[in-house]
Amino acid sequence: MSTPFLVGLVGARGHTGRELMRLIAEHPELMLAYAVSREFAGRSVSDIAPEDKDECVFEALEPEEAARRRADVVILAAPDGAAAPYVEAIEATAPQRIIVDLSADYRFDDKWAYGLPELNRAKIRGATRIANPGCYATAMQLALAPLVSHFGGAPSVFGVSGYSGAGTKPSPRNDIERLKDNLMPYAMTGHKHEREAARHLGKAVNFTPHVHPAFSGLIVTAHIPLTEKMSKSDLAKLYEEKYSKEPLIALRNEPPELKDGSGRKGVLIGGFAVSENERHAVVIAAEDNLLKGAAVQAVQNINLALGLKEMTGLVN
Ligand SMILES: NC(=O)C1=CN([C@@H]2O[C@H](COP(=O)(O)OP(=O)(O)OC[C@H]3O[C@@H](n4cnc5c(N)ncnc54)[C@H](OP(=O)(O)O)[C@@H]3O)[C@@H](O)[C@H]2O)C=CC1
Ligand SMILES: CC(=O)N[C@@H](CCC(=O)OP(=O)(O)O)C(=O)O
Repeated sequence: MSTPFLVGLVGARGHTGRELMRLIAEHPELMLAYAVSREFAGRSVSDIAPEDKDECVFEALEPEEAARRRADVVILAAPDGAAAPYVEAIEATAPQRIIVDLSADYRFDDKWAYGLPELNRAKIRGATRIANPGCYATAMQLALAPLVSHFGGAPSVFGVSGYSGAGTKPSPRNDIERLKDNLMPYAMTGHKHEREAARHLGKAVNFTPHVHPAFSGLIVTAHIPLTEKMSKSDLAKLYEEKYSKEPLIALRNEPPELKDGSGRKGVLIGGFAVSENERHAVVIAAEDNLLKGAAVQAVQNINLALGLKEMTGLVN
């Protein structure tokens, strides 16, 4: 048994932190070094994550304290706007330490590797600064990437996510009473994932998210105007060519449903359709916002950064 790589986790109490602790416990080469939570400080991690074998206790570590702790990797799973003090403390104390940030804070910073392995693998390999993509942005880019050179205009993407996407801090988007038998549109234009996907695809995208009463699961339906006619079989062939060797991307003809994404480690892409005049395509992608939309993708990125096989700890 090789010496495990030590992983520090900030934001361990949250929805993505919970999934990350589960994946770290299952990973043969990773060991949880510390779990930061101000609210749960003093409680055993195993109270929340019974699979934790590393006998960690939640700690309210300030950035400087966290940076002084031994770790090969630090995962930041705190809300947008919270990462910088931890990044600065690690830069000052142990700059070679790998940081994977799950927030949107560094996704527009070219000094950080954008952590979408299926589209950016070479840049993630050996990186020490990795910005993990957003959940909708992951599904949107994987649904659109094979067609990007055929865009006859900005695609329109309709997204739906379970309410865990809104985090644990109470908000209308995770108010289960308000969401009961409901579907809530928000950020009609200019959502951060619309900007994120446009930046990394290099093409404009129109996106409107909605939140759904399910806890997790995410689906995007993309409408793409085409520069030239394309048959349904040619459309499906583009996805087969791009993704057939990707272990975390499954393809199918029938349209994925939101439930197909919930609990899935990867992304299911399908429902390939073209309009009667063959100048307009529709593609659907389903994932779990907490898994491929966050924690699974973070582990893929950690594996690549550490020089491990990308699917280490992810194949059950
Ligand atoms: N939920 C999802 O589907 C996805 C979320 N993300 C992103 O991942 C990050 C975490 O999301 P999620 O797990 O849902 O969030 P949660 O709100 O569930 O958890 C975030 C945790 O961070 C801690 N925290 C809050 N503020 C700070 C701070 N200033 N410094 C350190 N820790 C802090 C809190 O724990 P405590 O107060 O106990 O310290 C809290 O539990 C966010 O940036 C989110 O945007 C990305 C992809 C998908
Ligand atoms: C339902 C819901 O609120 N979802 C969140 C997306 C979660 C996420 O991926 O956030 P980051 O991009 O900040 O990492 C949102 O739309 O803001």
